[in-house]
Formats: sequence, structure tokens, C-alpha cells
Amino acid sequence: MDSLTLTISVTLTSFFMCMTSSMLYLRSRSETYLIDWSFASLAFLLSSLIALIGLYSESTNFLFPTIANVLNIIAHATLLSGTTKLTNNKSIPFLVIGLGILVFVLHYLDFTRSSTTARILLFYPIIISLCLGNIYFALKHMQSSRQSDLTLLVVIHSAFAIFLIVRGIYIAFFNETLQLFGNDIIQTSGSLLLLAFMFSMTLNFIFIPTWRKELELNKHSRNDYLTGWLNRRALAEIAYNLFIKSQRESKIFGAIIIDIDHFKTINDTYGHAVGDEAIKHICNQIRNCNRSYDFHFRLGGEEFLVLVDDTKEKYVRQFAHRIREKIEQTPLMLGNQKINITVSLGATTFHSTDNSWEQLLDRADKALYQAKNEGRNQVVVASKSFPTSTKHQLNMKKHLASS
Ligand SMILES: Nc1nc2c(ncn2[C@@H]2O[C@H](COP(=O)(O)OP(=O)(O)OP(=O)(O)O)[C@@H](O)[C@H]2O)c(=O)[nH]1
Repeated sequence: MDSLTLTISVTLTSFFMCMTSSMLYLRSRSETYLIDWSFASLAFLLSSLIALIGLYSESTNFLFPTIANVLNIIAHATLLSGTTKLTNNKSIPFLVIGLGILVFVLHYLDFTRSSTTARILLFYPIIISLCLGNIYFALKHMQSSRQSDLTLLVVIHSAFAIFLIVRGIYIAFFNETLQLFGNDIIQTSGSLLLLAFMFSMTLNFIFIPTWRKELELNKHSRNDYLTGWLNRRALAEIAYNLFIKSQRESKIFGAIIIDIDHFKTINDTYGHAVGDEAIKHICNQIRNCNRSYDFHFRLGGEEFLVLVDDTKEKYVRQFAHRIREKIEQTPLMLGNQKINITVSLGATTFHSTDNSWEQLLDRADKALYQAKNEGRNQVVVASKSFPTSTKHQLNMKKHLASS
């Protein structure tokens, strides 16, 4: 494979990369990091076009490799800019422009002007650092969001950085002229490496927005629009999994149902919008009392459920009391006006005699009914022998059946 064929292949691949990223952006304009990745692809395309023209015209003009290299570094820096926008909501235009100017100036130093090897060894650390930047931001994002959507990006940049290091070491320490596919190994491996990188980045461009759309759809179908908490659709799946886990590993999970007291009065007095604020306020207070890995659901208007994994009855009781106290002590502030809100809570834990997760929720619901009946603003914990069927419980069953 001669250099011209390889450079034409790289140009074509960067053309497809550019087309793919810009078309993806035109389809979903909210994914603004695709603008940066489209510019990066355009810079790769221009870089390979300039290299191609230089090669085809057999020009010795130093401006050809200079501009091709400047654009190449700008392309890698703009890829990083897309990643920082995706993970941190910030692009990094000054770094992109700064690196472009730096690489241009470096071309006109005596030792870089006279040696291709010196140029490669000078610019590789810059590209490797940009790859490491991509890896750092992607890993940080995946750790905080608990999603693995950027795995492919991490793999591609890691593989590319490793290949660059190996190639850099080879260029620095071995100067035998080996052949690869009928051409000088340095030339061929460089083009093949870039081809593989661009091809996998194009796949990555398609993969990331698709994955994010799917996550968003999934989130909308499982989460309540007002609070962001899980809805009834998610309840059946999560409660079933906890129930199976409790049976298999003899672990206890607990349920706390929380209902705002006299919520209708809040709505009637202050209006529906303030009612919505009150719901969000209560959710924030509940969240502040629980562990981040408990499951939070909005069961209906002003009724919430917390499922507590791997616990004991005494901890569930403590949690429930903490929630009640926190809400009582933290009024909703409407400017200078305080709105005091209280909640009633019904709690219970898994018993070995429970045949289904619904049985556990029925018991928590009955306890809630008792808390309401006994004057509200209190916690009732249902033990194994809690009395059966109430009117409220039947309502709950109806709710569950219709969800
Ligand atoms: N603002 C607002 N109100 C809602 C929402 N969903 C349901 N509601 C209202 O919540 C109120 C619930 O009233 P009730 O079921 O009588 O309960 P309550 O007034 O809290 O009385 P107790 O639970 O017995 O203390 C109704 O007025 C519903 O219209 C919502 O998303 N936002």
C-alpha cells in the first residue's frame, strides 16, 4: 500500500466522520457536544486533504506538513472540547486555539524544521495528553452518573494513546527501515492508526447520542415528571428484585409510605403551583434523611414510598421518625411566609412469611392508615401481626392494579 493510497483512505474516512457527526447534530440539536466533534472531524478532513495535496503535487513546501500537523492537533483538542462539553457543560476554545498557535510556532524551530522524527516526538506527547484528558473526563462522568455510556470513548482513546506511545518508542530507538504492507513501517502504521482511530470515533459518535436518547426515554417512562422520583412502573420491578434478594440471601428490606397531611388545604389555600412546590420540598427533606442508595417513589399525588435495602426494623423505625421530625421542623418558605407541613408515615419490614412484595406494601399502607386515623403527623410501624384489610388498603390495591 503506497502513501498516496493510505492518505486517500484517511481523507475518505475523515469525510465520513465529518458527515456522520454533522448529520447527527442536525438530527438532535440538544446534543451540543456534537458541534465540537463535527469541527474536530472537519479539522481531520482538512488536515488529510492538505497532506494529500502535498503528496500528490510532490511539493517540498514546508507549509504543507505544518498546516496538516496544526489541523491534526486542533482536531484532537476539539475532540477533547466535545468531551468536556458533554461531561462538564464547558468547551475549551482557548486551549484549542492556543495549541494550534503553539504547534505552528514549534514547526519553525531549527530542529523540528529539519527532522520529521523530531516533529513526531514533539507532537506525540501533546496528542497523548489530549487522549488522557478525554479519558479523565469520561471516567469522572461515568463515576458520578453511574452510567457506562462513555466506555467506548475511553477504550478508543486508551488504545490510541498506547499505540502512539509504542510507535513513538519505535521511532526514537529503532531506525531499521522495516516494511509493512509494502511500505515504510512508520508511514504505514501512522496512517493505519489514524484510520482505525477515525473509524472507531465515528462509531462512537453514533453510539453516544443513541445511548443518551435511550436513557432519557427510559428515565421518562420510569420517573415522575414533577419530582424526578421513580414512578409505579418502576416500583413493580425494583420491589420484586428486593423481594427475591431478601428471600435468597435472608436479607431484610423495609418500606416507608409517607403521605402529606391535609394537602388539599394547602392546594385550596395557596394554589396548585404552591402545592407542587410543597411536594418538591417534601421530597427534598425525605431525600436528605435517607441513604443515597435507597429507592424513592412517588406513588400518587401526595403519597411517597421509600424502599430501604438491607436493613433492620429498628433502622426503618429510626428513618421514619427522622423524616417526620425533619419535615415538621422545616417549613416551606414562600418569600417571608412560612407554610408548616406535616406528614404521616406507615413503615414495615420484610418477614420470612411474606409471599410477595405487595404483602409488605399492604402492611405499610395499613400502618399509614392507622397513623392518619390516630391524628396524623406520626409514625406507625407495622409488625408481622398487623390487622388486615382496610378501606385505604383496598384503594392502594386499586391504584396498583390500574398502574
Ligand atoms: N399541587 C398538586 N396537587 C395534587 C397533585 N396530585 C394530587 N394533588 C392534590 O392532592 C390532594 C389530595 O387530597 P386528599 O386525598 O383529600 O388528602 P389530604 O388533603 O392530604 O388529606 P389526608 O391525606 O387525609 O391528610 C387533592 O386535592 C389533589 O388534587 C399534584 O401533582 N400537585
